[in-house]
Amino acid sequence: MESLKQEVWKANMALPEHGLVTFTWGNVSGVDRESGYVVIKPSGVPYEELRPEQMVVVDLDGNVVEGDCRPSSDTATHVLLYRSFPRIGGIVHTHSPWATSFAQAGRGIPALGTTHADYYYGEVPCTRPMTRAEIEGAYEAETGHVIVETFERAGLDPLQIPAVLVHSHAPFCWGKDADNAVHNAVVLEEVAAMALRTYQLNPDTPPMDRHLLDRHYLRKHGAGAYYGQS
Ligand SMILES: O=C(CO)[C@@H](O)[C@H](O)COP(=O)(O)O
Repeated sequence: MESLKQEVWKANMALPEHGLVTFTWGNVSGVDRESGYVVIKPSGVPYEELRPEQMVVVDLDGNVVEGDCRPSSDTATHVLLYRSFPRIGGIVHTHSPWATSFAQAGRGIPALGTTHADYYYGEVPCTRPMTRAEIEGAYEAETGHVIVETFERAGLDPLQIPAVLVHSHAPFCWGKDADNAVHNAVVLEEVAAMALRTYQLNPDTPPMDRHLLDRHYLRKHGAGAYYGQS
């Protein structure tokens, strides 16, 4: 738990370092699958004051197991995603401006080029608008439900597309651990910015060639991956 707290704290501190959050926006968590415990950022603590020992430990139902601070207000979304996507190890939520613009427009981020294809095996989807009952009910849990519903209905693999745009809200990203989830969140913001600028140049830009998408994605993912040194 102590090493996971350190890892999750470092990942949270990377959010302002990468310009993905302002003030106390956003949060990162990581899960220890062996114990079923999740470490998450405390709610509303400014990043410049955040310390590893303030990380909160919750179980997969969101009950606080250890910690003096209140856990992130998005905890119910994080734990629902960990329950639904058993092979992910870290989750990031931000309000990064370019990706959030797609979420507010109710649009997914299409795969327009190889930068996208290196990390996301196709369009990053946007969820449907939430119903009044969902909004006025267990809102954060319902946010998780609508994310899972989006992937199930489209038959998407959350490991191949480790992000989603929550309609009228902002992105959630994930990965094999908290650090990888932050990496994916940085890339999501980059490709969102590239997509919007591409559409400014050519509003009719089509999604990239499927064969090129396959070729680039498989450079970094799967048994035949050959990117990097290991
Ligand atoms: O989605 C939101 C607010 O809409 C969150 O990003 C909060 O801004 C961060 O809340 P805490 O994790 O600090 O509770």
